[in-house]
Amino acid sequence: MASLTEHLSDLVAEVDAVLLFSPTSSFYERFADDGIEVVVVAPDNDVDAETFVDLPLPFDNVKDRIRFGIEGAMDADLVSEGDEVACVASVFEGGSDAIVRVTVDESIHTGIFDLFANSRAEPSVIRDVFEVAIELGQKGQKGKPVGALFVVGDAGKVMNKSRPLSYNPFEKSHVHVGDPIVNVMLKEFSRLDGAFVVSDSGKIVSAYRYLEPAAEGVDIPKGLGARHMSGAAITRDTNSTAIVLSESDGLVRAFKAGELVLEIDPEEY
Ligand SMILES: Nc1ncnc2c1ncn2[C@@H]1O[C@H](COP(=O)(O)OP(=O)(O)OP(=O)(O)O)[C@@H](O)[C@H]1O
Ligand SMILES: [Mn+2]
Repeated sequence: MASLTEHLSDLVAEVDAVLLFSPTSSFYERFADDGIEVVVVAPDNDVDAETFVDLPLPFDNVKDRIRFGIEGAMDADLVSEGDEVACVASVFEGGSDAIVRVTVDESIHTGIFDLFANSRAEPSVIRDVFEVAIELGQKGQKGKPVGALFVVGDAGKVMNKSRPLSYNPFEKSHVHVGDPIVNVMLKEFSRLDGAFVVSDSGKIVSAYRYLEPAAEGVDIPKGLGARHMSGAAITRDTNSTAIVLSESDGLVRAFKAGELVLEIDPEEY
C-alpha cells in the first residue's frame, strides 16, 4: 500500500519553481542548493533570498497572495506561461502549512502585482493609501461605517477631469500619505463628499473632488454605485489607480485601467 507521502507527492512532482511565502530562515535553508528555482515572497527579505518578490500587503486571502507572488515572479522573468509552480504558504498563523500547485497561465493574471509595482504612483504610496482605507474600514468614523475614494497618481490629469465640491483643505499644504497626522486628517475629511487626489509621490493634492471622467465602456460589477463607477472610470481616463472603501458593504476595492483588480475585507486584516 502506498504511503500518504507517495499519494501527495504528485502535488510537487516536476514543478519548475517553488514559491515560499514568508518562510522562516531554517525553512528557506532547506531549499538551498537543491537545483530548483526558489522564489521568496514576503514583506521583507529577512532570509536573504537570492530571488525575492516584495509583498506590500499581507493579503489575508490566500488566492490573492499567491496571485501576487506568481505575477511578481512572472514580472521578474523567474517563471513563465505554462510553468508548474508549487506555492508554500501559511494559511493559519505560525509557519508554512499549505502547498498549492499552480499552472502559470493567463487565468491567474488579475493585475494584482501591477497594481502595486507597475503603477505610475510609487508602490509605497499605493500601499499607504490601502492601509488608510483598510483602517478606515475597520474603525469607521465614530463607530459608523464610512466610504472613501482615493485616486492615486497622475494627479494633474485627475484634477483636470474633476471639480471641487468645497474648499480644498490641502490647498497650500505639503503633506504626504503615510504621515501619521495625515492619516488622522484623511479619516476626518472622509466624512465629506468626493474624492481625495494623491500624487505619484504621495502628496495629498486635494480633498472633496467630484470626478467627471467619461464612463462609457467601464465594466464594473453590478450593484456598485457612483463612487465606484467614477473611481473606476477615472483610472481609464488617466494613469491613476483608485482605491475605494464602500460605505455600504465595507469592502476596499482597487481599480486600474477601468477594471476591478482587487477586493479585500478590512475585517480580515
Ligand atoms: N463622481 C464622483 N466623484 C467623487 N465622489 C463621488 C462621485 N459620485 C459619488 N461620489 C461619492 O460617493 C458617495 C456615495 O455614492 P453612491 O452611494 O452612489 O456610491 P457607491 O458606489 O454605492 O458607494 P458606497 O458603496 O459607499 O455606497 C457620494 O455621497 C459621494 O460622496
Ligand atoms: Mn451606495
